[in-house]
Amino acid sequence: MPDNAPFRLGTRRSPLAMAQAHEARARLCAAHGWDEARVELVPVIASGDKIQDRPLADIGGKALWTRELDIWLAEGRIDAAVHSMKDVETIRPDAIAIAAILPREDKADVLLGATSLEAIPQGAKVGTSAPRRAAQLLHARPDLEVVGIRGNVATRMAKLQAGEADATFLAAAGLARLGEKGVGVRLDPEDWLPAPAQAAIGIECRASDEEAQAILAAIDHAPSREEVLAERALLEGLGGTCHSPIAALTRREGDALRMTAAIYSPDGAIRIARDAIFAPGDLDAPRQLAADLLAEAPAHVAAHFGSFA
Ligand SMILES: NCc1[nH]cc(CCC(=O)O)c1CC(=O)O
Repeated sequence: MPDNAPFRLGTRRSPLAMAQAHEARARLCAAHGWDEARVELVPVIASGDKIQDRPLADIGGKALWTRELDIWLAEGRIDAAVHSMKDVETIRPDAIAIAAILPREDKADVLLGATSLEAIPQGAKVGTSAPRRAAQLLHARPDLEVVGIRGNVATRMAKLQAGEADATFLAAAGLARLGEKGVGVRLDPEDWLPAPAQAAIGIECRASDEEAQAILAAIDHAPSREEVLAERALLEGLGGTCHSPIAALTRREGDALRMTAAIYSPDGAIRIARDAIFAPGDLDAPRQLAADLLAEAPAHVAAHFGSFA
């Protein structure tokens, strides 16, 4: 990269993706003393954004969020790509490196349309296309009906207004980044575990691009990286995909990490949860936690999880 060429940061085009890209640019400029023009935001249309009417799990999964940006990276049309780590596949191509994880936002989910889970009327329709949220909800409230709902934050709120569902969930982090803090009711993540890697922004670059890796290392937030890598190791151990109802919360306790992880049957009838305490950087411990969860699960629940081995 010539000295004065802009650093090209690829991003999806949704309002949330753009807000995250702006945050990444601001952090890069602050870390390197650059003015804004040194970082060029390059919006790319992702397949996942073109198909809005079917659940993500049915149309190709998380790869639909990264495919185009992966290609643009490989072709050298961008230097780095910004992602919600929650949406990034567990197994990434060797040619791509997760070069930075930004400081994590609030990991909680927010409930919209009711003041609490208990307050949702008997038999009401709750909109979610996330297998985790559906299973958690049915575990707590088997009387409710889960209906599919997709689209960006604004679309989902509009669908709720239009009566397509009585209640729905959104990630607090997405709302905060869109300047919508305080919308809905925050569900305590200790009671309602978030998705692995929820609320984390990651920036990827070519594994061969040492210059980009050095530039991005300046905005990497080690505590957030440690949590996210541990949660991704859990997913790896579970063979987890976006079909799999998996929840996890990692907190820092002194020098250690404590992870609570849960897997569910899709109908929420079965929930298996365990805790593990381990040193940051130890990825074997969350993999073992995954193995322990699967060992404890009845065969018909374990069958919903794959294997990357
Ligand atoms: N599944 C889509 C998605 N991917 C990341 C976020 C929110 C931001 C984050 O968790 O980092 C959302 C929206 C949501 O779940 O409400």
